[in-house]
Amino acid sequence: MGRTLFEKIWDQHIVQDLGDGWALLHVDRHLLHDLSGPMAFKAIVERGLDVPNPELAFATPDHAVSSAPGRTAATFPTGQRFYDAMVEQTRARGIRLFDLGERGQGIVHVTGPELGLVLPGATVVCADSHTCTNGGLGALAFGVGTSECIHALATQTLRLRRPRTMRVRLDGESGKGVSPKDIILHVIRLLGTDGGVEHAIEFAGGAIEAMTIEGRLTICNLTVEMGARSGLVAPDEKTIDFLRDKPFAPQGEGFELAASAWRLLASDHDAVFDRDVAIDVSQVAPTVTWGTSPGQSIDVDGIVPDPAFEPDPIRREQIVEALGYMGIEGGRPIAGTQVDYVFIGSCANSRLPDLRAAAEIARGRHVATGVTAWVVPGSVAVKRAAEAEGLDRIFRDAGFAWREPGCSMCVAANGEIIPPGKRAVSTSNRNFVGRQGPRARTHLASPAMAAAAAITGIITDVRKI
Ligand SMILES: CC(C)[C@@](O)(CC(=O)O)C(=O)O
Ligand code: SF4
Repeated sequence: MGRTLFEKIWDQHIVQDLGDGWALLHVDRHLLHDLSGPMAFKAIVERGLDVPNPELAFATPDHAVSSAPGRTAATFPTGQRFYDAMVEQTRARGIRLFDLGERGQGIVHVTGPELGLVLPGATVVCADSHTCTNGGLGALAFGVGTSECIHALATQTLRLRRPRTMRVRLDGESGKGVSPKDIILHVIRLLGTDGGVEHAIEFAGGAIEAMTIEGRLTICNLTVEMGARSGLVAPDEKTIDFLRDKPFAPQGEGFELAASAWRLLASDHDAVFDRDVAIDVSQVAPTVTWGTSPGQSIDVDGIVPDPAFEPDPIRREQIVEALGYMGIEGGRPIAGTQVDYVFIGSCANSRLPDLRAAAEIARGRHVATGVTAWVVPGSVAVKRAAEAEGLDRIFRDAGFAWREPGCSMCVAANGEIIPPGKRAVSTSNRNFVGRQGPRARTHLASPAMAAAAAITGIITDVRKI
């Protein structure tokens, strides 16, 4: 019987089979950021451990740094100690740090792919649950905890239990105004936030093949929001073209050699997945969350669930609780809900195509009175490319703030919060209680939908703006 793409990459990386589904796997790339990296380094120092392969580790500050124009590490004083620890430890260990202001700095799951650090068939880890993003390039990428991060730094291996395999085939043509973010939110609504637990998910099908690499990265970014640790897309010519000019990808002859190996990375036609799901993306509409979980979403022209019509008492209670926190009523349209903030950013949606989609809506219009709208590019490279084509000018003229790369309001680890009780449309990936600040109310949506909300001041169907 054939093997899936996941099984091929997993098998290629087994250093030691530990039995009962457990194995010691080689870690090809270790990405580090300023929140989780310093914790691991502290333990490495305290335990007197070495880092034998610093050349396979790469670091960047992203969570605890301000996104204010002209920012330095000191702009957000609380974050300074994370930054200092990262600078000190990466220097001491000979680990490449992409520092503030230099190309290569940004949200770790944006910079990894754009630097060519993440390659098809590679294993990639980071102490961050959104490491699954990197699977969009055909890597086997997964988030790890601090102890696993320490293990990977000290041994370049990880002890992992082999997950089951799942394929989500996305076929059909996306409709007007529908982006990869709408598609993945739709998938999570259909399969549930536990739909991928203990599975590695391969996304395949015509809609994936038609998607940009950035779109595939968005799809894989939210794999963890359906309970899976890894999402991946088989590499194709788009993947190869995306990687061709990247600084840390193989160069020249070596690139063509690597590309010929990458072309072989695909699930066998007779491979059998533990679970195989097909979804028609032509049924997907521009989507927005109404509740406090990425799975609580509806079509933007849909009606917020009314708990009175929910037969299951547990689900009914969940709906009541979510509506209470979000301050909205069940049984009413989500469109037209008043918005206070709009955040366009995060490792889900802050790459150049995302900013282009938002700028398309913002062009020649203006942010509604009373709305605060931010655009936070995912990396220095994205920011510079966006500025080279004048996207920053479009946003500034429309009244959006144009900021410096980082996680920013996604999780507000740098103090950039949505104030208590205020309502935000956000292009990030989590709308949990308090995610963007105490009592902040988050509606997840695509960049175009977020821009439409900024312009109208209400949750708006981007197909009608
Ligand atoms: C580290 C944390 C803030 C994180 O970036 C990733 C995580 O959950 O590990 C997030 O988005 O929640
Ligand atoms: S952008 Fe948001 S989701 Fe992504 S790593 Fe940063 S905090 Fe986590």
